[in-house]
Amino acid sequence: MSELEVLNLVKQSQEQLIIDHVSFHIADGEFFVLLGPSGSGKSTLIRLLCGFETPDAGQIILNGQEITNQLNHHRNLAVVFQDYGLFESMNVFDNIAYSLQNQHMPRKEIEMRILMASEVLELKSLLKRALTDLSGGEVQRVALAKVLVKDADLYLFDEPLSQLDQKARYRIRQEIMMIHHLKRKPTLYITHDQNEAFAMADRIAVISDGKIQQIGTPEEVRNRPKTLFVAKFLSDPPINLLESYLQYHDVRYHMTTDGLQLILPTRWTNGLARLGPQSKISLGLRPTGLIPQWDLPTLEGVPHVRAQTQVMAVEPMIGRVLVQLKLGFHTLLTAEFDDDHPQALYIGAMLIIGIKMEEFLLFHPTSGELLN
Ligand SMILES: Nc1ncnc2c1ncn2[C@@H]1O[C@H](COP(=O)(O)OP(=O)(O)OP(=O)(O)O)[C@@H](O)[C@H]1O
Repeated sequence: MSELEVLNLVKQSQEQLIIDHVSFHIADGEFFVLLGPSGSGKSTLIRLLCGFETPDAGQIILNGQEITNQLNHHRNLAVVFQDYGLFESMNVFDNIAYSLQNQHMPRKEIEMRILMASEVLELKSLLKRALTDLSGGEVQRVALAKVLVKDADLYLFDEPLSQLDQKARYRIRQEIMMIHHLKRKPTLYITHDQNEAFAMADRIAVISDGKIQQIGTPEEVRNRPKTLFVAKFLSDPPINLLESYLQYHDVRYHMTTDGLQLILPTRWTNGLARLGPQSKISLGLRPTGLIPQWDLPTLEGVPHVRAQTQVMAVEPMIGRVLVQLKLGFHTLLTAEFDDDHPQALYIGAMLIIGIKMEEFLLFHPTSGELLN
């Protein structure tokens, strides 16, 4: 059994808090993804976990033992770095063998492990090659082989796909998941790519400015983003944000936005009460949450609202179509539909859309917290 506990970790530079009271837990066998934009503190967190830097406060506990200030070589970790962390002067075999030799593992055992890893990762014919004679995808597989031959307590991957093309990314992603299923140890995978995060994670932590914004399953963070930052970061195409006005009367909240007026469900009243009886509010609507009129029968029996819109622009994609819709007098909405009704989508066409109530995301106008 292995598990990682990170408690209130803080790392400060002269100018800023790089890691701002970060806490999370990774269970045995869990694939945990830290997802955040460039500069959000992801690599710093990996360096703290590796022992290349020491935190200003907080604790790192691995298998019940505090390792916060332990030296890197005393931590039993397997790491794939963004730049692979391999030695160009060594051939493939020696690169894979390096950390095992440092552990004084017998030669026979090293050879056996490398044989097994090179079979799994299809590196057998490359073992004698110089690292400089490999493709980007092959170099990455060498970095994975280094991880596969180790028996570590914690597996760390720092943006391991960022230097690969789309095809190689897919293959390496499958291989990382295979290694994870073979090892079944706590794994922290860092990325700025939400598609990668959703494809791989058991749970995702979204980080921005050194602060964890939300931790949850892919479904939880996608469907119930806790903050406007998370909603914006996870929505591709970008989430529609509408300035709206909230009023409390006749024991219900009423919301008005350009082109939409609705009475909100009473189950949202407690969350909205913080705003008082009259307030601005930010309404988030994901492009995939807008249902075109030919699919309205699917909303039968589901609480939803309908609105009249006009098509302003149409952008075909593979199997999908992005449509810009005008709502009310001046609001522009982006919608993403299946591309199965091209004849209905021309500039100027009038289109009724449906929006499920559960798709309405109401954010605090200043703090950006989700209120419903
Ligand atoms: N040693 C340091 N001294 C001062 N500031 C630093 C130091 N290391 C990192 N930073 C700053 O801390 C912030 C987080 O950096 P970090 O490299 O951890 O982010 P990241 O999420 O890994 O970004 P990327 O995805 O671009 O690699 C950035 O603003 C960076 O400039």
